[in-house]
Amino acid sequence: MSILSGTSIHAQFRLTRQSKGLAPFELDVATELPAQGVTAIFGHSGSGKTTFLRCVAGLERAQSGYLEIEGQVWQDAKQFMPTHKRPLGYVFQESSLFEHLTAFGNLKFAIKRAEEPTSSEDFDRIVSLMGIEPILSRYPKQLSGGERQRVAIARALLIQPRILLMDEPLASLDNARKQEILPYLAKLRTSLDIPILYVSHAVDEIAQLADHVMVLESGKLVAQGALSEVFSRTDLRALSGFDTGAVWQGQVIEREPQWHLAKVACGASNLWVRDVGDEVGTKMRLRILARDVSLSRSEADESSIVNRLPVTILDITPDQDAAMVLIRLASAEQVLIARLTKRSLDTMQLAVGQSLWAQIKSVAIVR
Ligand SMILES: Nc1ncnc2c1ncn2[C@@H]1O[C@H](COP(=O)(O)OP(=O)(O)OP(=O)(O)O)[C@@H](O)[C@H]1O
Repeated sequence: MSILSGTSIHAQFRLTRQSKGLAPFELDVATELPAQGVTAIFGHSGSGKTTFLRCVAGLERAQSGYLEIEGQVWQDAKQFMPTHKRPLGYVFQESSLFEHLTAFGNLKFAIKRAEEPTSSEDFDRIVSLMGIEPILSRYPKQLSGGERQRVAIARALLIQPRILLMDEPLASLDNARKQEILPYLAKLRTSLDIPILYVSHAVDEIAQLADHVMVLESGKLVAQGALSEVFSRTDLRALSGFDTGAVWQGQVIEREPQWHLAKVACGASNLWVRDVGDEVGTKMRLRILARDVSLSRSEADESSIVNRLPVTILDITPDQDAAMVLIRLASAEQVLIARLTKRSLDTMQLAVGQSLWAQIKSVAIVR
């Protein structure tokens, strides 16, 4: 996919790190990213995600680097714009709020840093986007982890950045706090017109928030593309395992209140999901984990599973677990992944090109 020049982020960094007693690390990435929506930077621990983000921020200086954000060059062979001059917001794993200032005081501090004066409308919009009106007078120690992060995000936005960088903003939160803050992050995706680079190694977070994904392995870019495209691959080490699964985009087309079910059209395929109150017409993302997909030769009418789709085998890849395989399936124009035992593969004599029925045990709505 080629992105129009001036509306994208061009980043090229080569950085070698040699620390005493540690194996050397090299980041070697050259990429062009869309300057809109959320780009997730995904990979195992130590793959270089934070290093890449720090290079974008100018907190780390690559030995060789080029960075252009929507036509503005921040780094090339001749110049290196220092971090404080880069119009960016940075949200860290642990919110770095000033403890002696209230949430409001922390926000005011950011406003002073903004190049352009922040209008009261902008202030109100950001405060309301993050839902922090009721807590503005509190000090950081009086806030929960999730609330602190929401204030930290608001603070990052108030400097009116051209790009928002987030480094595992949910990593220090427990699951309940994480679930509480995720809807706010999802709102950011739809309400902001600046690009967000979002570092995470949590597949569920990325499935929910990202539009675009870049995958790093040992400092190298091994895959990049639209979320559903990258998540439909089975050849990426970072994505294979228990959480492997396709992400489909869909729209509610029917509801059956009696059974608490909603029918979601994903391209030419329809899936029944739990009705969580979304109106007909609501767009949503569905995550179909490979372990929830099984295969049969016939439609298996007697099965209790409501979601059955005709599919064709695209390819078969060994899983990290020696007993399992990952099978990519074409379902109309979309890709589904099934995780089966090698034994079933052998018993059913499955091969590329065969037509089968996929039975989907469970579909998660990730919105
Ligand atoms: N300050 C440092 N000094 C020496 N080595 C470092 C330093 N910071 C990171 N590294 C090493 O550089 C490599 C890349 O680290 P980086 O933090 O970018 O990875 P990551 O993908 O963000 O990992 P994680 O998910 O664990 O945060 C790792 O091997 C790490 O051990």
